[in-house]
Amino acid sequence: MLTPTPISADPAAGHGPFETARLAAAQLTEALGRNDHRLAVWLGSGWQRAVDRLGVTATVSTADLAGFHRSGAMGHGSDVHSVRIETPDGIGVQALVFTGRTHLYEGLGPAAVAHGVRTAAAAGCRVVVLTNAAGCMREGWGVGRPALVTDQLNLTGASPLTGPLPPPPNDSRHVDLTDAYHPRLRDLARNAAPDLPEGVYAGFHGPEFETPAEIVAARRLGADLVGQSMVLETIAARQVGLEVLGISLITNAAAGLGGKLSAQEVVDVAHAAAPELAVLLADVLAALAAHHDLWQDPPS
Ligand SMILES: O=P(O)(O)O[C@@H]1C[C@H](O)[C@@H](CO)O1
Ligand SMILES: Nc1nc2[nH]cnc2c(=O)[nH]1
Repeated sequence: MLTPTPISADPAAGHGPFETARLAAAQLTEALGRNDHRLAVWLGSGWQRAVDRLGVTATVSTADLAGFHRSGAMGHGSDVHSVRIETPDGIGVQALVFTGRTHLYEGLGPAAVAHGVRTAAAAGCRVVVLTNAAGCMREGWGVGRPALVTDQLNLTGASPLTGPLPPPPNDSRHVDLTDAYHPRLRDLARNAAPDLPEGVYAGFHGPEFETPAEIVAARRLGADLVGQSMVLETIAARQVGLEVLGISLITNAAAGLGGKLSAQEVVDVAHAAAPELAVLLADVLAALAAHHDLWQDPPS
């Protein structure tokens, strides 16, 4: 099997990751027929039915967009929906909902993992909501329950900031990750769903699940949740100034704390939680959309 060419070294495209993102953004806005998307959402493994309560106005396949790759992950799709989030004042916010993502374990490189977020930023988005399926190390948080992410541990050994600098004004590699998961977005999400637990997400490279010893170590490092996505997307989002809200669906007790792990079980638990996830996502997006400060142009 041919090893996929990492996106940042794709001579055929002749572009760096940020140029490829700008090209994909132009293709995306043309295909969806509008350029007013200000919020982007990624659906994690098995989350696809979470769009059921959203007003989808158009859909395009990422296969038609520069730099995207058909998701190689179970429980992931390859579509991008354009969704209208209504607000009480009637102004509303237009959102992009990506039904799948590229994972680091697919071997396409960290820039490929960050490509979707960079494309959303190039399309004009200001806020990104990253959802995923995760294991849990906390007693009593309950399988099948969502949790808000307060911070992350990047245990992948990789960074999306490796490689070429982005164009100004975000041309810094040394990105501050304090409040990477912005407290005001969590406050808004909590208003919409007050009883969600909150915790630290540890991102592993994957695709294998962790050993029990790795889970003990991650717990000692302060992790409450464990998965194999999100952390590189969040770093890339912060580099280009996007605010990030992270939501994990707890699909299993982390390795060693429950039974054997399986990707099918992860997807099955997410599918069973679809009605609750659809309500949660609709309520959280409505709460974000109604918060005008998020969508105003920064003072010149
Ligand atoms: O995109 P997420 O983090 O939800 O997907 C995780 C990683 C694997 O694709 C799968 C493991 O079961 O879930
Ligand atoms: N790495 C990892 N990914 C997951 N996705 C869903 N659950 C898990 C888990 O326990 N570990």
